[in-house]
Amino acid sequence: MWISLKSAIFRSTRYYSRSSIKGVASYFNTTMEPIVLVTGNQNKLAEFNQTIGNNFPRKVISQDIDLPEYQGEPSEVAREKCKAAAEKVKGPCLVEDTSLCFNALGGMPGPYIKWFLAKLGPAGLHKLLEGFDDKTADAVCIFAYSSGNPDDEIQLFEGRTSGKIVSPRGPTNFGWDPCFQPDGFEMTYAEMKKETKNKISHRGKAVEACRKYFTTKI
Ligand SMILES: O=c1nc[nH]c2c1ncn2[C@H]1C[C@H](O)[C@@H](COP(=O)(O)OP(=O)(O)OP(=O)(O)O)O1
Ligand SMILES: [Mg+2]
Repeated sequence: MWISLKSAIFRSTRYYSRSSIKGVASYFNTTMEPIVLVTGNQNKLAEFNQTIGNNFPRKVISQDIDLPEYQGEPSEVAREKCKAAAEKVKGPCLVEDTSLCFNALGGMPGPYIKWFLAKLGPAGLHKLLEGFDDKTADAVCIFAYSSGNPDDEIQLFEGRTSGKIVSPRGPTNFGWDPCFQPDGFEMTYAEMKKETKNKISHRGKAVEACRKYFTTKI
């Protein structure tokens, strides 16, 4: 009891002195446990960092842990992945799972796009739709956040961008970017400047939803 009382006093003193200098948000910013973004994909991490900028109320660090590739609806995949990450990190963590859903194929490959891409490449993904008039597809990114406490609900943040699957154009350094052309653009994701992709992309939108949650929560 005495120890917890003492630490409460200590905390409130720190709170007071910090908040008087920098404001409440920066108190949380500097003293709450950082959120660990778990991903094995450096391109995802780079886009996350470019999008999140400095205007986010929590410190985010990253860890490259190989998480299982789950099956199911995209939201279930993200949720399971987040639970697995929280068990490893043992604290607040964030994961994301990305799907590419072809409308002509009832939403497939969806969360299994990683394996289709690995076997077929962007050109093969385009070929897959050869027999279909409908080339439209949705790129979907779902971030899942765990506070680290297994009793807390996992929060999901989705970003979706519609477009079509085209014959690959542009640099080939990030996944299926060369064969996805978002609606309203004559360029594929791969041909765009990074800033343009981040503004309109599935990931950019999901990061914004995530930012809104943490900004209004505090
Ligand atoms: O904006 C993107 N533009 C092009 N390609 C993309 C994008 N975002 C993910 N991708 C690729 C990576 C992987 O082949 C698959 C998603 O699988 P997904 O499990 O979410 O990613 P991953 O295993 O590479 O990283 P992680 O460790 O975060 O699970 O689509
Ligand atoms: Mg993965």
